[in-house]
Amino acid sequence: MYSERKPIMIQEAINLVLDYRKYGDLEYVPIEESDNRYLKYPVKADHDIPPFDRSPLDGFAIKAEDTTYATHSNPVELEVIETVGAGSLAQQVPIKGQAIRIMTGAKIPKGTDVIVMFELTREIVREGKLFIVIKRPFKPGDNISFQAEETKIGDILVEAGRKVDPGVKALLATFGYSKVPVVKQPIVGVYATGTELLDVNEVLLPGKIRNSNSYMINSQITKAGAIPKYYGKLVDDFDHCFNAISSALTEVDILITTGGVSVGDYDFLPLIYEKLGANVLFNKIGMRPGSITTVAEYKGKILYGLSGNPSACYVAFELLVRPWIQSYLSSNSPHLQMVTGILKQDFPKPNPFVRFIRSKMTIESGMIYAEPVGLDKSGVVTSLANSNALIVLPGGSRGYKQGDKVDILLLNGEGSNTMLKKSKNNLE
Ligand SMILES: Nc1nc2c(c(=O)[nH]1)N[C@H]1C(S)=C(S)[C@@H](COP(=O)(O)OP(=O)(O)OC[C@H]3O[C@@H](n4cnc5c(N)ncnc54)[C@H](O)[C@@H]3O)O[C@H]1N2
Ligand code: MOO
Ligand SMILES: [Mg+2]
Repeated sequence: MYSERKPIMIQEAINLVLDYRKYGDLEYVPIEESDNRYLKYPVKADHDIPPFDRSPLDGFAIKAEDTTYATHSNPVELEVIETVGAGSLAQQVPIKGQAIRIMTGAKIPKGTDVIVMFELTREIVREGKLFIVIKRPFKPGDNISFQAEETKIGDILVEAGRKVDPGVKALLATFGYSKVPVVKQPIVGVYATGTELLDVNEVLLPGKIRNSNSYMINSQITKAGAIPKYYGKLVDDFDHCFNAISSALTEVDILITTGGVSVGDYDFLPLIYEKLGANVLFNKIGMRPGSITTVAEYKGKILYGLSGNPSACYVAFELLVRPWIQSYLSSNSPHLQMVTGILKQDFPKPNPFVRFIRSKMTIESGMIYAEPVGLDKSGVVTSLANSNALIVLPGGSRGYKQGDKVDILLLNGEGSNTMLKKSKNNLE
């Protein structure tokens, strides 16, 4: 029996979902496996950088006082008594008039306080001994990288909640994190529902389509930082779906289904939530696409009933599932990043609800532009491959013109809560 659904605003839907956020436990992973994981603890300097005064150049370590009166016409000659490379320590302490040949990265030898690069010296041999000629004075400390000039022991260098990227990894290695404290990834279950669905390797048959949503969602889950647990597809049979979903729920942190969530005769998700005794948070959102998105909570676990329509499914994941996963991972920027840009072509369709349009964002002469790609219908799959952004057009009756300023959600960026708050009005 058809019963009317009351739409809520997308911002309210996001808040309701995040009321059930959880925070993942700590686990240690080898540094080699830490890429794209989220830090549970901050990265703290357990030693200074540089850890000792060192040479930033290939040259000679000398005493500044030996060069006080050095000029072009009155050069000073210093005897070279030793060579030291990075990783080795000088064995001798130069006395007045002596120098040590030194390579970039080597510890500054005792008794020296200046590095002179090779290019400013000339080497001569006198009575079997090697000397360098210097034609200008130097001050103590010239060309020395001092201990702790970059970072002091105890400094916090990267906050908890940051994703491990190549730069973070360099720090982890610098400070000896052979095991990295990261947030355990949530397990996100996925079921695709629909009697019309074929596997990816099956030949098309009349009335059937290939199941693209589960591949898309698994990929979105991985990109958001969680572990997908794909259970396969379900034909539209109530008991079959109910049993499969109830059993999967015991094995995952959250469960996503696609399809079967609208008002059709074979849309069983609403009845499944009812039979489970789940608490339905909402079953309609004032947005396009994805208006039919339904979210329920059962024993503290979120069940996402995403639309079977590919674009609706995609958009609802990015707006409602991604922030839950990212919050679980302690990310400081759980939402898609929002920027303001210029609409590149007219969008004359009026929008009763806020509209998220699959779009291509470009930066041209320092300005951000976005233009819709492909057909703007919720059942469309092809536009997804060419989108890197969603243009957000607020609900209202007017269409939009080329050149209008619009909010743009970046599908490959990470945004903070403040970004989302800024856009609050537009998401209504
Ligand atoms: N009378 C009404 N009909 C519909 C309404 C409505 O409000 N009143 N809402 C429409 C909207 S909006 C959407 S969105 C869809 C949502 O449908 P369901 O979530 O119930 O999904 P299905 O009916 O199972 O399938 C819809 C569509 O998507 C295709 N599909 C399903 N699963 C997959 C998959 N894994 N991969 C690719 N494509 C998939 C399916 O074949 C259908 O074409 O309902 C409208 N109807
Ligand atoms: O949920 Mo449907 O996608 O509104 O188009
Ligand atoms: Mg349906």
